[in-house]
Amino acid sequence: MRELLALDKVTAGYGESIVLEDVSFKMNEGDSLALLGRNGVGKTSLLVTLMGLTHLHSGSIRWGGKEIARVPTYKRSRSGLGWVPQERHMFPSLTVEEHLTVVARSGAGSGPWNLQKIYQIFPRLLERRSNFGNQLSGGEQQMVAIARALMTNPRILLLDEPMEGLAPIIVQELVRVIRRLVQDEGMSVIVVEQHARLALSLTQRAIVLDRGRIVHDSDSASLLADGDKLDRLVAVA
Ligand SMILES: Nc1ncnc2c1ncn2[C@@H]1O[C@H](COP(=O)(O)OP(=O)(O)OP(=O)(O)O)[C@@H](O)[C@H]1O
Repeated sequence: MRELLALDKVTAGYGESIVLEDVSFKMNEGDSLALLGRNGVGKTSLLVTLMGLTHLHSGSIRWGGKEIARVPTYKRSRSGLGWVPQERHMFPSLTVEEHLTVVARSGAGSGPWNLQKIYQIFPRLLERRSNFGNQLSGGEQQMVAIARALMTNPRILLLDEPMEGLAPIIVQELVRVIRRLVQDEGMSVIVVEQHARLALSLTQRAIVLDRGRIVHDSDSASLLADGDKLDRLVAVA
């Protein structure tokens, strides 16, 4: 298995403040990782750090075998880091299809994802292809956000709380899509989730953060099986 991402003793934050400390982990191509922890422990900051939008105080981030600590965000994105931020960034005056086609590129980022494949996996977006950004439900917006990242043919998807604020039925639909991406398409993903059990059921491996440090790292199935431990770590109901 080829190494995709390797963090070594990453300490990062905003300006002088430090929100991630001594964070180290590795992922291979096709790995799926749940990033868990209570509110404010640094999960989003870790994704943001991968995108180069925090101050990296020390440590290294190797991506596809190359150090990217000093590589600007747009180049990281172009090199296959497919970030789906918590805010979905819809454009009210663009249709669903325009949201998808404006990011499609030839050359860099070429790969299996095109409109046809997106509509296969998200039939609801095919139905909504002519609707504008402001005519979509929260769940549909989240689907557009994920689909838009896929259209760049990323080597990894960084999903920041994809289920947040969505109705249970839409959550089920998204879970089905993410599971298909991970299991059938072999897509590498990091998923930040408050719904810890859901995230564990979607991934092979789990990391739990507490106050910016990794306090647990195991396969997802064993953490899912140890409910007491999981509750202690993430304080879920
Ligand atoms: N832009 C920013 N500038 C300064 N501090 C920030 C910024 N964004 C986040 N922080 C701080 O960094 C710490 C980690 O926040 P982060 O959002 O990464 O946590 P999280 O685990 O993703 O939490 P949540 O689940 O609430 O999103 C918090 O103390 C937060 O206040």
